[in-house]
Amino acid sequence: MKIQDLNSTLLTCGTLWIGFHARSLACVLTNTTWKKCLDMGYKTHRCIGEPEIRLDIIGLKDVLFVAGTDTTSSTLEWAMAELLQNPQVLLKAKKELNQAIEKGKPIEESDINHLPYLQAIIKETFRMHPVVPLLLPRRADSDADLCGFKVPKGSQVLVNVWAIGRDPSIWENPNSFMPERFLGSEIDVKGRDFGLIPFGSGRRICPGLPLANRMLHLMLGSLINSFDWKLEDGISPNEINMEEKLAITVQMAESLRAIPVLV
Ligand code: HEM
Repeated sequence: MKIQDLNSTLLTCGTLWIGFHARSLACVLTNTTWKKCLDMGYKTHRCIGEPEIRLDIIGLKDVLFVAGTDTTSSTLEWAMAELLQNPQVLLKAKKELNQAIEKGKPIEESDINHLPYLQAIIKETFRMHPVVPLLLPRRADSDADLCGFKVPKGSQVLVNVWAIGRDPSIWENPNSFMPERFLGSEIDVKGRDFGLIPFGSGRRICPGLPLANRMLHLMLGSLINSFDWKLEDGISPNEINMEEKLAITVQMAESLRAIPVLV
């Protein structure tokens, strides 16, 4: 089974939910609110026999769809690939889940706080596989000095989050998948710790962060707790192809294939 297919189904459900909400938001705007939107420069489009469709809000829904699907599904796929490549980490995660939750049961949001090792696995996945590796481009609004480099006003600035995650001056053994490094650590992905900013930071930080972070814990935790996982016949963990390909996000060059076995 391709993990990507499973992810896409789960994520499509989540994102359609957002889509419906954007659509109903468009329908429930009162005339006064709507007039304010027009005053602020928003556009409208009226089709005969249909209610007004607020193009900007529908556009917003499309942005959420594009920004919210590949990012989350690719991160989940990287996490599963790392777990299958590091069976001792998968076993430890399973043990934690078995102790906190009944075996075979999907996990719930309230369980996440009791699963520090699962949280550490997600952080470690973000460190090694930030799926938006250069964040969104910025433009310097004034001349600046960055660690001795002159950045002239108007330059486009890219932040290489991928390189930060693999920087040996920040992380010990940066190329090893070691969730333990986050146990007992206060580092999180909310944009305060510049060594780990897979969602960006500052004013333009990803608005989907709380949703994506929760979904990843729920999906990965449920996949681990509900199934035993094995690779196809003849493939050993160190043969998983971990090469990257850059599409909208950084994805696995070759989709991960794994076999779920009901526990
Ligand atoms: C693992 C999942 C995700 C990752 C790693 C991720 C990462 C990012 C990053 C790095 C940015 C640019 C931030 C910056 O440059 O400072 C961004 C922007 C954005 N993300 Fe996400 N994202 C994820 C999931 C989502 C989800 C689920 C949604 C919505 C449902 C979403 C909606 C957006 C939007 C609308 C922007 C543009 C914000 C702006 O331009 O101000 N993202 N995301």
